[in-house]
Amino acid sequence: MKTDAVTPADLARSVLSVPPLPRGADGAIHEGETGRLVEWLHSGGVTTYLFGGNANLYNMGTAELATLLDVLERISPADGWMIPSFGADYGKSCDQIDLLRQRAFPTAMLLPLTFPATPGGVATGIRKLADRYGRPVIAYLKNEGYLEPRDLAALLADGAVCAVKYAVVRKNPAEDALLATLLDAVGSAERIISGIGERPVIDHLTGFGLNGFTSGSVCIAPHLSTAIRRALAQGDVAKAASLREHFLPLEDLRDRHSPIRVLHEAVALAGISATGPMSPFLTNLDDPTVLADIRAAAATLRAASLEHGSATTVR
Ligand SMILES: N[C@@H](CC=O)C(=O)O
Repeated sequence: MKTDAVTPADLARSVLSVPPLPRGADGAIHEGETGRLVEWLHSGGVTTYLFGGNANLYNMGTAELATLLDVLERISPADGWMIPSFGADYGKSCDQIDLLRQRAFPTAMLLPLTFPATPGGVATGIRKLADRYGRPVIAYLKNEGYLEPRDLAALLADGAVCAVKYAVVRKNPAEDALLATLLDAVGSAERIISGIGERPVIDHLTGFGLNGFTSGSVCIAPHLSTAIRRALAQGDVAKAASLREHFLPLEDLRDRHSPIRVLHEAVALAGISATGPMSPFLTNLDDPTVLADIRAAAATLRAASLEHGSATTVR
């Protein structure tokens, strides 16, 4: 498991998968099924595993985070980079950082709290948390007005932040004044990653030069998502665009019915890992028509990934 400091090369090495968190019927974290999911991702060339929003860590208490950290340490592949998340509120963040400080993970991501928070307050909070941790954290910019670009630039320059997950959704991701301002303020894209899955990845990586991308649907199709990453690294935008087409039916369902909840069911319905019950404050989707659509889209996507994986070398 990676324990050394985060470099820009780490951000580009693998798609940063953002998996759901499998739980047993009793609601407890299921180590075996979480391990199966990580193994599936690894078989498709994915070595970075960011447990955050899709794992519903917003709603995870500090005691259960300790259990999750134990599980992640045990199931990590030797070449794996496990990234836990913490937060979203400041008080819980302090308690969770105290726990993380005792472990070897090189960083953790602060989940964004949009209310009650001000941009200056978030910047001060991140600085204090990184100081308390003794390590840099990953900042997650999901909404306009959460953090000012100049504050983020200062946090990066001072080593309080080692990477920014940029995830502000735009109708046209090629036009993004905030992202342009952020890049101007930081002066480099090497520590900024695209944080919204496959849909905006071409604009973010080729247009803005971001250094990697996160994805939830990579959990269904790791070989294909890895192939997109490699195509973009080689400048083959046409190939990346054609590979991305495979993801759109499932992404459309995620956008329509909730990205987190659809992904949770898709991983189970595709036979990858039994994700089980979602923890409160979320609930599993239960509309049979929606579940049938998710099953069909996930099965098609998984089959395309396997087919691609058997026809190519994934690394
Ligand atoms: N939210 C995106 C990327 C992960 O953070 C997804 O789930 O695909």
